[in-house]
Amino acid sequence: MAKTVTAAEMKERERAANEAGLLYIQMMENAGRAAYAELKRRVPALRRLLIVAGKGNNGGDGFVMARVAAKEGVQVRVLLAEGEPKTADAKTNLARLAETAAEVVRDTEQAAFGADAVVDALYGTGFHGELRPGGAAACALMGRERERGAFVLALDLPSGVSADSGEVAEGAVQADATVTFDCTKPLHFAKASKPFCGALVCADIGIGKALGERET
Ligand SMILES: NC(=O)C1=CN([C@@H]2O[C@H](COP(=O)(O)OP(=O)(O)OC[C@H]3O[C@@H](n4cnc5c(N)ncnc54)[C@H](O)[C@@H]3O)[C@@H](O)[C@H]2O)[C@@H](O)CC1
Ligand SMILES: [K+]
Repeated sequence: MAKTVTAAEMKERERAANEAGLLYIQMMENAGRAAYAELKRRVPALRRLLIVAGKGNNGGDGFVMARVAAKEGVQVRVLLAEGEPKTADAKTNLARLAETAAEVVRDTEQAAFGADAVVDALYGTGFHGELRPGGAAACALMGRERERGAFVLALDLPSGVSADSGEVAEGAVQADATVTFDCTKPLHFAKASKPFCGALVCADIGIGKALGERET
């Protein structure tokens, strides 16, 4: 069983792993690849994939997934729901999408394209409080896509949920599955937020090994 840590404890594990030589950008690569492998297990006939990305590192994980999927021949559309990414590693991974046929769009209302699966890469552990109008619109889009039959996979946690308190903002994403990274977070087990996660998977992204922890 993976252990459960707060958002601050997770940040500290990432910092220590980075210092030990597992660079942040490699952790993001491992996270995106692990999430894509899980998505393929759940949606084996994946042909069209919509990635809804925010401006932080959760979005960066989504850009890695977009690249890997597009290179496998999946038709990929990436929605920059909050405009251009703000973190260095997310920027790098958005730039790398130019290597692929993935399409990047900026208008939430124009993003739907009949995807088989939607990846919620809007907010991860950095989210607190209530959804603002742009975030709420992106969450509503994911809700409509799920109603239509698309499989919704959340990265780390469903957007609109606060990692430590498990508080669920109005309009938060309902996921079919959530892939979290390295350790689970309190929201995955809190009474109010657990139902929003769907099936929970905790993916190894190399941090335990980098920190010299015994493998379980
Ligand atoms: N730090 C790392 O090296 C790694 C981080 N990873 C991913 O990065 C995520 C954390 O990334 P970040 O800390 O960049 O943040 P997030 O990508 O979780 O959040 C995005 C942004 O939302 C903003 N925000 C907070 N509350 C908001 C609200 N109510 N309305 C609108 N915006 C709001 C935050 O200021 C932040 O800039 C993790 O959940 C995980 O998915 C993974 O890539 C693994 C490695
Ligand atoms: K998310």
